[in-house]
Amino acid sequence: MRTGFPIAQPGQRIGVLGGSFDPPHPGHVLISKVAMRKLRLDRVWWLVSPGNPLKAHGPAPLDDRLGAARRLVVDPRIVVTDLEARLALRKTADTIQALRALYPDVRFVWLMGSDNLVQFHRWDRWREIAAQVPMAVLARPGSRMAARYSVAATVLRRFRVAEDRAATLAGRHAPAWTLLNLPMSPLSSTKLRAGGT
Ligand SMILES: Nc1ncnc2c1ncn2[C@@H]1O[C@H](COP(=O)(O)OP(=O)(O)OP(=O)(O)O)[C@@H](O)[C@H]1O
Ligand SMILES: O=C(O)c1ccc[n+]([C@@H]2O[C@H](COP(=O)([O-])O)[C@@H](O)[C@H]2O)c1
Repeated sequence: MRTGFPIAQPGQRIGVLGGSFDPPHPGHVLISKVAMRKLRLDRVWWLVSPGNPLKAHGPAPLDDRLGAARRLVVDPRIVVTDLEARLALRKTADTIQALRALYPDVRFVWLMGSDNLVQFHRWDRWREIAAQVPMAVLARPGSRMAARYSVAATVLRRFRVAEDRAATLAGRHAPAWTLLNLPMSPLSSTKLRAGGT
């Protein structure tokens, strides 16, 4: 494996949480831990994005966000990586394709908050993403119901896996996705940037 890329063992089940992490917060840690438990994952990789392709304003410098994420994370199963910057990729469809090529023996699951499922149909090649990797959507205040009735949820309805079968998700062929309920965290980077909690 190239320098700077996370190490993975063959057969590992790894959740991938892409985000701006501007700044990272305990809500990110909470959903990572819930995903590991409910999906029976070995690791969660935080892909600290060079910049969300849909957001007009760039985030804080990547090194600041990586540093903050590494300081926040205590659980050794959560791995913070700048893999997208190293590969010069921003679009999730490209990232997933690259991950599958780099780690052919790993079972990846794409993780995202329910706010992201609501606008998932606006992502570049979103159907291709759903066809490449199982996905788990974590409930977030204000978007849980909207996610359930979103365009992507409707189009992908027949591939939905019931939450009580979530432990099987990583072993399934895509498309396959599930909605995970959890004690929801109201934390958001937007609020933190505005000086809130
Ligand atoms: N409190 C939370 N509950 C559930 N999912 C969350 C929460 N916070 C972040 N996420 C999810 O984590 C991923 C990365 O989040 P991101 O770095 O964008 O933080 P954010 O708090 O959503 O930031 P912003 O407010 O700037 O959009 C996204 O899929 C997002 O939906
Ligand atoms: O590929 C896309 O078109 C796309 C559009 C919007 C968001 N994403 C990804 O979604 C993840 C969450 O983004 P953010 O900014 O909400 O933290 C992050 O990995 C982004 O690269 C990807």
